[in-house]
Amino acid sequence: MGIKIHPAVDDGVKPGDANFAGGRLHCKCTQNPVEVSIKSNTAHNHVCGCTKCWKPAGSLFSMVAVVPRDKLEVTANADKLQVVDPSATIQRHACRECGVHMYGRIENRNHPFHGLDFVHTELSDKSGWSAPEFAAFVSSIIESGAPPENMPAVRARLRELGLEPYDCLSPPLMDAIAAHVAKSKGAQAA
Ligand SMILES: N[C@@H](CCC(=O)N[C@@H](CSCO)C(=O)NCC(=O)O)C(=O)O
Ligand SMILES: [Zn+2]
Ligand SMILES: [Zn+2]
Repeated sequence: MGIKIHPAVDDGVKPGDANFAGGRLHCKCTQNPVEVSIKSNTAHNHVCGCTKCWKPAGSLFSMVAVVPRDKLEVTANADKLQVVDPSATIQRHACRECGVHMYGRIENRNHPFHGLDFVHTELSDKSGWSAPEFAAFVSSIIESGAPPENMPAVRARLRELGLEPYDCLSPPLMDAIAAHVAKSKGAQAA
C-alpha cells in the first residue's frame, strides 16, 4: 500500500477557489458539535508533520492554514473548547469530547504570526479553501513514531504530490519570520 500523507491530499491536491470567501468548521462530535465560522479564505495552507498539530486518525501529517483572527468566530458550543497546551506558542483550542483542534491562536503580540489563527479546513464540508502548498516539519513525524528509514519514501511521495518537503516552514515563511526578528532587533539589511 502507498504512503498515506493525509486524506485531503492522498488522491491528489485539489486546487482552491480564488473567489472562496469562507465557511464553517465542525468538530467530530455527533451531538452538539463545536462550530467555528470563518469569513475569509485561508492562506499558507500546508501539511505539517509536527507533533503538536492535530492529525486525523491514521494520518502522518496534519493539514493546517491561517486566517486573520478577526475573521474567525466560535459560533456554537464554545463551552466544549479547552486549550491543549497553555505553554505552547500556538494555543490550540480543542473539543474536550472528540479531541479535534478547532483553532490555534498566538497571544504573544511580538510573534511574527500574531493576528493569524491556525485552522484545519478539512473540518468544513465546503470545497474552495486554499490548497496546501508545501510540507512543513517533515522530519518531526519521526518524533511521533514514524520509522526513520521510511523518510526517503515519504519525501518522494510529498514531491510527487507537489508538496515540497521542508524540516521547518517554507523558505518564504522562514524569511518572513527572520525579517520580523531583524526588525525587532533594529538590524538593517546590507
Ligand atoms: N519538532 C517539533 C516541532 C514543533 C513546531 O515547531 N511546530 C511549528 C509548526 S506548527 C504549524 O505549522 C510551530 O510553529 N509550533 C509552535 C507551537 O506548536 O506552538 C514537534 O514536532 O513537536
Ligand atoms: Zn467535538
Ligand atoms: Zn504543526
